[in-house]
Amino acid sequence: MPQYKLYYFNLRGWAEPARQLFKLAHVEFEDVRIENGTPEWEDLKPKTPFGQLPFLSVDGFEIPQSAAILRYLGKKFGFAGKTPEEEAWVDAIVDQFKDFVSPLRQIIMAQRGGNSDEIQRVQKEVFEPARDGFIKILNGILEKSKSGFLVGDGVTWADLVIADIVTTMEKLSVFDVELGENQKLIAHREKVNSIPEIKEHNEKRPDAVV
Ligand SMILES: N[C@@H](CCC(=O)N[C@@H](CS)C(=O)NCC(=O)O)C(=O)O
Repeated sequence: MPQYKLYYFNLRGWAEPARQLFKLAHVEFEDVRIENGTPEWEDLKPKTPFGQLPFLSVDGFEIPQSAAILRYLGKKFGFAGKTPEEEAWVDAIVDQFKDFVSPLRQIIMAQRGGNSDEIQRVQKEVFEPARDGFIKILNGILEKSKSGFLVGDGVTWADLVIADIVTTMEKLSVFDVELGENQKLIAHREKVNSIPEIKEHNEKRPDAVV
């Protein structure tokens, strides 16, 4: 078995679904957590493949970019879809999520800035239209799903990404868990998070807003 080391900050963020994949597959890995803004990160940054975290080291072979890491681990561990068509849908869902990252980042930055007019503006003009469009797409997929998972009849890395982002939006107070149109995503997150390995991991992990 190769020696896996997953490097990321002390957040869920871009690395959490990869941590969950290791747990699902019962594969040991080193969860290396770096503090941003420290000399440790300043020293490591220029040595990382693309100057950012996360990256995965597999016996010293380094893979950057969270989706590439997830696709690699998903394929290796059997959580990437069972056919090339399922794999394509897993990719498409996560690509759609990546289109949503910019508006999500804008609301996070506005909240951090603390200016309530700016938070309101970004929320109404940028974030909510993007969020609602994304939720509509996911609802359409879940409506057709026979398994309750996004692709095929079992959990894939796309399910982990989407369940995690619902949690992030909830923690940022930009996703109403009571709202009717959000119930399919709530049920989906519940299905993912009640997988015993995921449940155990989530209960033990450090808490983080993102
Ligand atoms: N597209 C990349 C985004 C990675 C990214 O934005 N990493 C941020 C932390 S969330 C980072 O390394 N920031 C520190 C820096 O750029 O110095 C991925 O999916 O892995």
